[in-house]
Amino acid sequence: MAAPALARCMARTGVLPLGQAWGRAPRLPPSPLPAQRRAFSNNKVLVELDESAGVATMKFKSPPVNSLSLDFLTEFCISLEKLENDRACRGVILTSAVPKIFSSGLDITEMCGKSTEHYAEFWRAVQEMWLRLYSSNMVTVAAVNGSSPAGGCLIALTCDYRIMAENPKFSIGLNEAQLGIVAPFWFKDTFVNVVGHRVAESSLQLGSLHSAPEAHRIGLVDELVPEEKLKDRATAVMQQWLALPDHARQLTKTMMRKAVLDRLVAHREEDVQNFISFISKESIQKSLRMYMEMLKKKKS
Ligand SMILES: CCCCCCCCC/C=C/C(=O)SCCNC(=O)CCNC(=O)[C@H](O)C(C)(C)COP(=O)(O)OP(=O)(O)OC[C@H]1O[C@@H](n2cnc3c(N)ncnc32)[C@H](O)[C@@H]1OP(=O)(O)O
Repeated sequence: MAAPALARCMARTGVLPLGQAWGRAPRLPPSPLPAQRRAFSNNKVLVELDESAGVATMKFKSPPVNSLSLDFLTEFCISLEKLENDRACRGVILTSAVPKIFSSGLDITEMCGKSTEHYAEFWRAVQEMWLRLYSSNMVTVAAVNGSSPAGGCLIALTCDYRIMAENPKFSIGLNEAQLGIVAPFWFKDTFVNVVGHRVAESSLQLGSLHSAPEAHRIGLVDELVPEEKLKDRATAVMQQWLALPDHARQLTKTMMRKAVLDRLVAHREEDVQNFISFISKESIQKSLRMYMEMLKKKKS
């Protein structure tokens, strides 16, 4: 589906057509043409595609903190869809163009004082982002070059491989409990698939944000590298993953992730309704407002 039609569909329903995420043709190695770079950009996501390598870099550029607003999520899904349908692209590196922040997670203002319709549209966009990324046929590498709480951590967890800048000031984790909210089951499933049940259980209950070294120790990220080497290392890892035949890697990925993906697909509307009734509670709204105030006070 072309990007404008896709955008219209998302604007109307808040959802990308599901068929788009499943049963794609296997991607082929790029043709041996001269090296070519292409870039496309919308307001919040910049994409550069190196056709000779078959690798795109997707940079989040939504200052101050790359929060995952409805606009960001829509642009993210459209960009990913474009790459998914581009036979010249076999892998994507996700990183941030905002210094010190990978992503601050879901935009809290989208979950405060809005209508039921807005919550439904927002939550469908969050689901869509995860469904598309977790089921992507491309190799996905997160180059985590800054802090990455909650939804930001989810993006990294959803990739095939995570490399983080070894800056002890950067933290990552599913800290929802600290906000007085709960990570939904598919955030939890994705986390468990990366770090195992025991680590996920305590980390989720405590809403822990792990420093980069600790995140590496518990397996939340696969590697730490000095910040200036992050890009090169992500490129090297990508080459290593792309050296394998696509079909074998893709089928293996599907086998590993299918049960978790199917669970959300089967309960998608129920999950939207759960989100709406949870987030609409006055006590939850109060917790979120207090958290936002705390963020502002921290500044002054
Ligand atoms: C049953 C179950 C059903 C389901 C139940 C519901 C499930 C919901 C799941 C939720 C998932 C989430 O991702 S919830 C989101 C969790 N995210 C977080 O906790 C991150 C909070 N932010 C931070 O910790 C920090 O901002 C951090 C990212 C480290 C950057 O620190 P800095 O000092 O560089 O910047 P700050 O000064 O703090 O922030 C700059 C500005 O950005 C704003 N800002 C920061 N993070 C923001 C955010 N996520 N959304 C909106 N705005 C944000 C701040 O308020 C400031 O606004 P101004 O003062 O106006 O400039």
